[in-house]
Amino acid sequence: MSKCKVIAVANQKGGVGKTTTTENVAIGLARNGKEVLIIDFDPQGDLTACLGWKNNDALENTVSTMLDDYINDKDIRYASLILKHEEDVDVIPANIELADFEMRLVSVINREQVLSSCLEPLRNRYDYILIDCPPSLGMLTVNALSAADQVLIPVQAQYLPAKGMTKLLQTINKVQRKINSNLTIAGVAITLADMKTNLAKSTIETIRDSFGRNIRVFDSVIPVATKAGEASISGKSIYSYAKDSKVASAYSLLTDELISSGKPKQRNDFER
Ligand SMILES: Nc1ncnc2c1ncn2[C@@H]1O[C@H](COP(=O)(O)OP(=O)(O)OP(=O)(O)O)[C@@H](O)[C@H]1O
Ligand SMILES: [Mg+2]
Repeated sequence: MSKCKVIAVANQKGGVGKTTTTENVAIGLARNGKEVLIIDFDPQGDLTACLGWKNNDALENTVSTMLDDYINDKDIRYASLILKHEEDVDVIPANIELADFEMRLVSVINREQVLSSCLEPLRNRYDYILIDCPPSLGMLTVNALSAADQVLIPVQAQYLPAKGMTKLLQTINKVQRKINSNLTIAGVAITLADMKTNLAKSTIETIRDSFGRNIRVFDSVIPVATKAGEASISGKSIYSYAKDSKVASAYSLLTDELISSGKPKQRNDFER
């Protein structure tokens, strides 16, 4: 078995912090000495832009090239796809060309598993591969979940997410049953929390009460912070843009929690 952990960052609700979380957790893992690959799997190409490739429509080789090569039985030229970010992470970028992916898959056998097949040869090169999903539960997200060992779910602390979560958990469950029995939920990361408001406090409490029994809800809560958006615009992680900020500490703690979640639990019950 490979040591690599593939993590899909998914939530079909838009603007909950998927891309920002993918970027900062990935670079957080790299800062912990891990070999990390980030895959932008959203035709909006936000992650690619946040990492500094603003003019991503001009990129010749993207995740879309990789999928096309696989679909057309060509050799995938990984070396020409992978970009290097200055903060020690590798990136497979995306742009609008990914938008008609579903159409291109129509006649493909095992179309839910195209991404998974493309990533197989990369698993022995990295400790972690993070996939930033688009805000939908369509074929892109299903491909990401099929390729993943774990799913990380960012949930914003600004409204009650119960309804959207049910649909997401149903999709995860379906993928687990039919395609990828290996998939587990890494946990829920609470994002965009404005702790000055009662709404944020009560939403966080509700999330912990309603999901916490079955799903891990990470202790680290990502606060609303203008610096988070500014860091993305600057093409840097929050650690190099504003290393002493609360939001940098929160992402650093979330990264630690994610790393330790992979370790075997202590079996104190044996000692009783
Ligand atoms: N902690 C934060 N504080 C303030 N703004 C944030 C924070 N995290 C993210 N943002 C901003 O909120 C917006 C949405 O964040 P992001 O793009 O990460 O969400 P997303 O879930 O990836 O969105 P989409 O569904 O469109 O892909 C962006 O403008 C981002 O810069
Ligand atoms: Mg996004």
